[in-house]
Amino acid sequence: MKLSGVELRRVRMPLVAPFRTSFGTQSERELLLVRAVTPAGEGWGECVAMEAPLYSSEYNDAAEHVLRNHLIPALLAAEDVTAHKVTPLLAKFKGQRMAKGALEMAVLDAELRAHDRSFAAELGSTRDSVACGVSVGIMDSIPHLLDVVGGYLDEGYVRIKLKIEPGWDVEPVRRVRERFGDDVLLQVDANTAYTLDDAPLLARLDPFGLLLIEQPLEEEDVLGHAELAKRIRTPICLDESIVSAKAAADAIKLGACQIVNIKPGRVGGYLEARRVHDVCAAHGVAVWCGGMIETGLGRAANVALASLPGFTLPGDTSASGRFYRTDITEPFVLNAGHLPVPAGPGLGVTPIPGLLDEVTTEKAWIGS
Ligand SMILES: CSCC[C@@H](NC(=O)CCC(=O)O)C(=O)O
Ligand SMILES: [Mg+2]
Repeated sequence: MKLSGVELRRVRMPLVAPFRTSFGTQSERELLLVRAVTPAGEGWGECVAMEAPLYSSEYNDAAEHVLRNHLIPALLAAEDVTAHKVTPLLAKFKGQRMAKGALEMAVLDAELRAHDRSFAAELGSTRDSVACGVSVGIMDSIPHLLDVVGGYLDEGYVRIKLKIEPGWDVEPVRRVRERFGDDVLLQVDANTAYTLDDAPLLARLDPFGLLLIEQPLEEEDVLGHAELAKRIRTPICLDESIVSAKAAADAIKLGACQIVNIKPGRVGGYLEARRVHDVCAAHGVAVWCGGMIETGLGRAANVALASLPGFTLPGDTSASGRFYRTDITEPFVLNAGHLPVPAGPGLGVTPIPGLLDEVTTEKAWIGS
């Protein structure tokens, strides 16, 4: 099917509270939305890049530029664009996985809506709801952290993830364990903040029965993670390092990770995310769905992905209210620690026009 055109929207949404990680603090989420228009209908995609290249090398201005000047023109020139053809059609362009993933997501949404088929059905969902974890930022004090964690547990979240960095690691974990006990599912995420020299420090987390430690070392340091895995007992989960199904297979074979955080935008789209799931399943490696502070559009697709059989650990698929007072779609609301898997065609949700316009800062149409 010929692609008629693509609308790019830059949106800016305030967060309910500042979110601090080892690479910075953000109080709002600026992101790029993609609306693909085809003769059969339209679909939505969400680019998960951040405002600056702090989580990974991609960032919004670059994603917008590469979409406008390279990726969208390549699809407009193609005679037949289907979701499964997007990656091959864009393969000549190096990297740009988040930008490519947003475009593929929009084409996939358009295609599935036209066929009255849900993301969940297309991806291979086996559940109609998913257990949800929540990501807790670095706080200004331990008492504040304990209040926030207690609040999320009261809301019903089934797993707590604490952001850590040198100087905020063993003590917060110890105090959360002390206050909430050993049965709470607890994990940490370093966002590459440590080096192999920190192995003795990271080994001090071993007594706390963490589910995993996420991405302690640099994205490229796969062998470093394999060495670290020999020096600590806590299972290592990779996030930033896993940019494709091949990267996942290599990391697993090298012993660099025992668990994988799957983020569709980081690997170039939901179809590659399913391939990462399949590779991990083939190696007996558990996966869970990571988050990039998505709007209800990306959240809907992530919840669908998280309902595949290999997603055996609670993901960062929290409710809309974790980050946003008002989402641009009907909000995702936690029910007994779970979110329902959208069953409608495509994403199963669409932006609410008035709410979307309120947070839109720029709009551009590329196409006929
Ligand atoms: C701005 S933080 C984005 C990356 C981070 N994501 C989260 O901590 C979860 C955020 C969410 O729940 O969407 C991660 O490295 O896993
Ligand atoms: Mg992470």
